[in-house]
Amino acid sequence: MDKNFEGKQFTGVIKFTPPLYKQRYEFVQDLVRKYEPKKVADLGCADCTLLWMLKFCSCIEVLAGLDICETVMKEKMHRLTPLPADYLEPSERSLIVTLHQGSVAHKDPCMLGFDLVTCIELIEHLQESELEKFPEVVFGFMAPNMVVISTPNSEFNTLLPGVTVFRHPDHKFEWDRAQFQSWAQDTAERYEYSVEFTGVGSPPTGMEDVGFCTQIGVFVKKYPQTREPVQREKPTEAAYKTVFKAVYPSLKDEKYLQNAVVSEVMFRAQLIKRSLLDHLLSECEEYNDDPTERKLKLQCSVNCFSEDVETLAVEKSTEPFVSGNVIYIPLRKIFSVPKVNQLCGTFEKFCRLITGKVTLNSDSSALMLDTENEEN
Ligand SMILES: C[S@@+](CC[C@H](N)C(=O)[O-])C[C@H]1O[C@@H](n2cnc3c(N)ncnc32)[C@H](O)[C@@H]1O
Ligand SMILES: [Mg+2]
Repeated sequence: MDKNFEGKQFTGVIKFTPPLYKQRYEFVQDLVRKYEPKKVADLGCADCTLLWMLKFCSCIEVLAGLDICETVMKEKMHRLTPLPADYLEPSERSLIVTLHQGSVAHKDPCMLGFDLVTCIELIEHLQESELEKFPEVVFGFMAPNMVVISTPNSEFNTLLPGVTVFRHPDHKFEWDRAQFQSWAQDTAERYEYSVEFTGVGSPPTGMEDVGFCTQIGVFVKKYPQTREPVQREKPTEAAYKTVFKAVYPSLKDEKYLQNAVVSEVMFRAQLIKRSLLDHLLSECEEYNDDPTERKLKLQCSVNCFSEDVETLAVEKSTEPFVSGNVIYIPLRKIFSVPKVNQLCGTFEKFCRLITGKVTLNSDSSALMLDTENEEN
């Protein structure tokens, strides 16, 4: 892979900082931050480094990679697997990452519905027959709102020592700016996109005429559809092989939301219980130094409500209280905790999520906790 290079020209050493491949990835990352696409596909994703960087962009909910070479994709694809921290604290957003083995010369329905498609240093690796099919697959079939294509600018090659024909032995061609721009303009016109040109890897002072080392075309669909496009010649048969799929834990998934809510509720309930018992204990301590007697006093204090007034007490009070060996914490009290409130949205949803997961009193208005082992 032609990731980074350092070259010498007659006036000195060309060293890109950050390395050129990083500048390309950062260019894409900046675009993502600016336009906030939800679904991004990287074609010719190789070892998935760009996909790995993009998974940290919180706007993205679907990430897909495609490469003709399964081996290169598998090299580091473990980096796309959710981490233990993702399970411990599931994120608000949902994220699904998939990797497919296949060619950009073939259409597959799994590539439909994307907002942004990136093709970084891909097209110069395509055979002539593949390059011919590429525009119809990407712009005609996938038809995302935005496409980014980067490729070497051959005019820069004179500044790169040792480059006689192409920068990389697998390159099938390298275009100068006029060639790339002419191909890109034709493609954009045919599929109703506009295109703007830029690049990364600035030339040294005094050599600005050669342009950027990497030339980039950013294509934007002229008439973005607000609803599903009319199905014209959309194959339903898969042409790619899915080699990886990761569904990240998300609070949008009720299972993870319920876990998060119940953990937060139990944590808050324990804090409330602790503070209530501490309060009762401190009252007992005021009168007595003897631990055995203190325990008895506490027993007496916690019995301050009889069982039959329990329901009435919960209804009237939003404050926790003790009856017998049980602490009652009104659900309204727990729901008023900002994090619980924010996770659940409504009191009804909160009740639904905790029902069956925590112990509630007979009319489900309060959470019940045992005072056992807490007397001391
Ligand atoms: C130079 S690498 C670029 C990798 C990556 N995009 C980056 O910028 O680091 C080109 C990649 O395109 C892949 N490729 C070549 N022909 C392809 C095709 N027809 N369909 C899909 N991927 C292809 C190669 O396997 C290789 O991983
Ligand atoms: Mg290349």
